[in-house]
Amino acid sequence: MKTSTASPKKPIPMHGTLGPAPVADTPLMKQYYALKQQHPGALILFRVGDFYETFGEDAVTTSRILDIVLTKRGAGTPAETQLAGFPHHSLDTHLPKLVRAGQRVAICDQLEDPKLAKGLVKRGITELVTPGVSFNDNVLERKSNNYLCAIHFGKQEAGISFLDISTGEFLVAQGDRAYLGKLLQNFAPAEVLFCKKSRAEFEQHYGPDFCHYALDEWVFGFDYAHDTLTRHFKTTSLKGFGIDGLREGITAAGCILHYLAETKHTDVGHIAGIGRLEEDKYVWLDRFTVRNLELVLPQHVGGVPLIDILDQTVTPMGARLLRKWVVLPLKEPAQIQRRLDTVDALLQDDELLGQLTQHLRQINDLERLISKVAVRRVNPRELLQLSRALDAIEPMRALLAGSGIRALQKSADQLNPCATLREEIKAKIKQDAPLLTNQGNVLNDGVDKELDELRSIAFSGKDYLLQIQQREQQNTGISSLKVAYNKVFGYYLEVSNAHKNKVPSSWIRKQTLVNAERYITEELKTYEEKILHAEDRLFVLEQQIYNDLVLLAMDFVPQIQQNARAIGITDCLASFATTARQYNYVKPIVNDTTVLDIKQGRHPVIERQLPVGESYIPNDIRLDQDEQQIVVITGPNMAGKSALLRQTALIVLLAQIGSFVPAEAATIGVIDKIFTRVGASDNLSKGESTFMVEMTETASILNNLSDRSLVLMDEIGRGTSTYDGISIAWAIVEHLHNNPKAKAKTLFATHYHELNQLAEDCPRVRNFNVAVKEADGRILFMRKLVAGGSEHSFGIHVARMAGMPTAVVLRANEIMHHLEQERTNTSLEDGPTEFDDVLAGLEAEPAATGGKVVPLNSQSSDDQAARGPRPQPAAAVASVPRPSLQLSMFEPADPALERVRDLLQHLDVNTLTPIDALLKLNELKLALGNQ
Ligand SMILES: Nc1ncnc2c1ncn2[C@@H]1O[C@H](COP(=O)(O)OP(=O)(O)OP(=O)(O)O)[C@@H](O)[C@H]1O
Repeated sequence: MKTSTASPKKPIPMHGTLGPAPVADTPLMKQYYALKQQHPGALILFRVGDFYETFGEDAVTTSRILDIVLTKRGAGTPAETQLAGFPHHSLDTHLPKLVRAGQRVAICDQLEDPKLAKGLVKRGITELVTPGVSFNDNVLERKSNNYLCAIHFGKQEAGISFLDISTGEFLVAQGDRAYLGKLLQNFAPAEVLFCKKSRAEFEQHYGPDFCHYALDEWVFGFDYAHDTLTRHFKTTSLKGFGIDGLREGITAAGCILHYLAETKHTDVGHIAGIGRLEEDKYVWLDRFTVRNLELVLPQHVGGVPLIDILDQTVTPMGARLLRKWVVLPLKEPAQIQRRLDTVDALLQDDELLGQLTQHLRQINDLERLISKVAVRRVNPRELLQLSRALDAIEPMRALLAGSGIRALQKSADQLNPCATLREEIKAKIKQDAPLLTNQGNVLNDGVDKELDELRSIAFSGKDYLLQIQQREQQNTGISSLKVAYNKVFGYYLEVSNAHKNKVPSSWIRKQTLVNAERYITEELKTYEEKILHAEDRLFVLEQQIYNDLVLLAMDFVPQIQQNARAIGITDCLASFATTARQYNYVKPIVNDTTVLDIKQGRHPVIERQLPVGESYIPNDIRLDQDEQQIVVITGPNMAGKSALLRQTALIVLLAQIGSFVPAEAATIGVIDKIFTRVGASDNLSKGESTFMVEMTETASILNNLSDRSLVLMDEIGRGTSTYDGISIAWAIVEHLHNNPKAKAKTLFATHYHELNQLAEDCPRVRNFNVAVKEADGRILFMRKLVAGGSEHSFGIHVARMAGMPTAVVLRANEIMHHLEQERTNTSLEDGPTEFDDVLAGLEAEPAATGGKVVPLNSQSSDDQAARGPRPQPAAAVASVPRPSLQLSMFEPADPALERVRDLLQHLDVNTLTPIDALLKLNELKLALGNQ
C-alpha cells in the first residue's frame, strides 16, 4: 500500500497518438511506427545508437515529465514530428519518473549489434514497465507493496486479484461490489486491469481515481485464465490453493498472468502460489472506514495516519506486513490472543526485545532481493546484500529458539540461514563489486582458472610479453631479441641479422627487413588471440559464472521467501511491543462476549499530536447488547465527538490486530465489522449518483450487520439539508435498534440535539454529551463524556471562537432565536413543519429536564438521566413505532388520511431499509399533499 500521496492515481492517457497516417520518411521511422502500432497504449523509448528517443505525442509527454528539450525531427518536411531523447545510460534515472507519472513505458532495444547488422538494425520491445509491474527501486517504496490488480465483473459476483511482482505475493478474492471496493481501498493498487467493456461499471463503483488499463474481452475467459494459472503453477487443478470455487476470482488472476506475459515478464518463478483472501477471516472494514479512520493514508495533506504512529518495524517485510495487518484485523479470539501473548512476552523481556531488534536491523529487503533473483534481475551488490541478510539469520534463529516464547520458537523453525548460498556468494562476489555485470571485476580471484588467466592477460599483458622476451633471450642467447606488435602480423619476435642463425627451427619467419628478421611462434599466436579477445572473453565468462551463481540462488527462492515471511511477522510483533512500551499501551482482553468496555481510552494519533504541555483527556466507553447498544453523543463542534468515535474504532482495531491499546484497560468482545459513515459535505459534492451508491451500499451493509458489529455515525446529515440528514440518521438508528437480527453496537455523534428524542422510544439508545462549560458567553471544552443529551447547538459559539466578526455573531444569534421561536409557534399553532414531519410521531411526550453528569459506563446512572433531556414536543402526524397512537390522529372519513393509514399498516418496520424508509416517508407526504 502506497503511503506516498504523490503516487500516480490517474488514468493513463493513450499516448503516442501520432495523428492521421504518419508519414514515415525513413526505414527507421517505418520500423518505429510499426512497433508503436503494436503497443498503442504505451510510451515507446526507442533505442537509436546511444540514445533512447521518443517521437510525436510521446516526445511531448516525455519532455514534460523529464523536463528535457523537445525538438523536431525532419523539420519542414511532411514527416516532421516532435522528438525528445536521453542517453541510454540514464534509463535508470528517467524510467522511474515516467512510470511514477502513471505512464506505461515500452522499452524498444536494438536486438543485434549495430556493427554487425546488415542494413537496418533489428529492434523490438524488450520490456513494458507499468506502474503495477516494476522491480525498480526508484519506483517501489520500501515500506509498501506495489500491487497490480485485476478485476472481473461477473453476473452475480466480481473477482479480484492482486499481485506484487516485487515480492511474489499473489492473492485472489471474490464477492460483491462493496467487498471489492473495500479491497481496492485496502490494497491501494498501483494499477488496475479490467475488461474494456467494464470501464463504465468500474468507474461507477470505484471512481476514476485508479491508474488503470483496459484489456480485450477474450482475456477474461474462465477457461483461458484457468489454463494460464495451472500452466504457471504446473498443477492440474487449483484445488490445492483453495480457490477452485472462485470462478470470477480465477478469471481475474489469470488476467494478471496474461498481463505479465504481455509486458514481457516471463521469468516469474517466485510467484510460487496464490492465496485466497477470505472475507470471513477478517474484520469487515468498508472503504469509507479505512479512509475515514486514516489507517494507512491521511485524508488530508499534512494528516497523520495510524500507521505512522504504530510502525516501529525495522525491516521492509515487517513494514509491509503491518500495513496489511492494519487493514485486515482478525476475528478469531484465539489467533488474536496468540499475537497479544507474544507482544506481552516481548514486553516483559527488555534484553530479548533489544537483541531481536538488533538482528532484525541487519536484515534488509530479503523478500525483494530474492524476487530479483527469481526474475534474474539481481545485480552483484544485491547478491552481497542477500548474503549479509542471511548472515543475520543464524544468530536470530538461535535467539528466537531459546526465547521460551512459543510463537517466536515457531518463527525460529521457519528460519533457514541458507548457508550454502551465503558461502557461495561470499566466495565468488568481490566485496566492492560494481552494479553491472558486463564490465568485469565482479568475481573474486581464484573463482575460476580460466578467468584468472584471462585477467592476467588482459590486465598484465605487458608483463607477460616481457616475460616471453626475457625467457627467449635466455633460451636463445640473443640479448637484443625483442617482442613487438604491428597491425599486419600482430605480435612477433624480432632478431637482428647478426643473430638469426640462433633462432630455433620452430619459429616461423614472417617478414624480412634490411637488418632484421621477424618471427612468430605458436605461443605468441595463442597469446595474441588471448590478449586480443581477453577482455571480451573475460566479460562473457564473468557473466556466465555470475549467471550460474544466480541460478544456484534461484533454488533457494522458496526458503528465502519463507524466511521473509517469518521475519515480517516477528518484526511486526516486536514493533507492537516497542510501541506499547513507548506510548504506554495496555494489553486488551479480547473475548467472545458482545461487550465493548474501554476504560480511559485515548486516540492513538491525536495524543501524539498535541502541543507540548497539553495532554489528551481519556474517556470511558461501554457498549453492550442489553442496556447500552446505541450511544448518541451530542456536543458542539470541536468538542471532541469525532475523536471519541474514532478512538473507539481504533482501539478495537488495534486490539484485533494483536496490538496493545491506548487505554487503562479494555475488554473487547470480538467485533466482526466496523462500519463508519461521516456526513462530510464532499460526499454530496460528488453528485447525486455517488450519494445514491453510498446510500445503497450503506443500506446493504446495515442489513448485514450482526451482534458483533460496531457502527460509527459521525455527523450524518452534515452534507445535506438538515431534514434530509436527520431523516437518514434517524432511520438508521431506528433500524439499528429495532433490527431483530442484530444489535449492532453504535456510536452516533451529532450536533443536532433533536436526535436525543430517539432515546424516548428506543430503550437501548442512551444519550451522552461531550462536556463543555459556558462562561461569559464563551465555551470551555472539557473533552469529558458525560451522561445526558444537549439542549442546544453551539455552532455560533464556535463561529465566534474562529474569529467571526462580532456583528455576524450577534446577527446569527438573533436569527437562531427567531427560528427557534418560529418553530415552536408553528408546531403548536399551525401543525407540523417540514422538520416535524420527519420526526413526526416519533416522540409525543413532553420533554424531561436535563441529565446529571454521570460517567458513561456508570452502572448506577439514573436511567432517565442517561437517556438525557427530552426535547420539545413535536406535533405528531404519524408514529411509526407506535401505531395505536398514530391511528387516533386521523379522521377516518378523510380519504388521504385513510391512504396514509393503509400505507402504514402495510409497512413491516423490521424489514425496512433506511432508503425504503425515506421513500415511504416521501410517499406518505405525497399522499397527504393530494388531499
Ligand atoms: N479527549 C481529547 N483530549 C484532548 N484533545 C482533544 C480530545 N478530543 C478532541 N481533542 C481535540 O479537539 C479537536 C476537535 O475534536 P473533534 O474533531 O473530535 O471535535 P468534534 O466534536 O467532532 O467537532 P466537529 O463537530 O466540528 O467535527 C481535535 O482535533 C483534537 O485536537
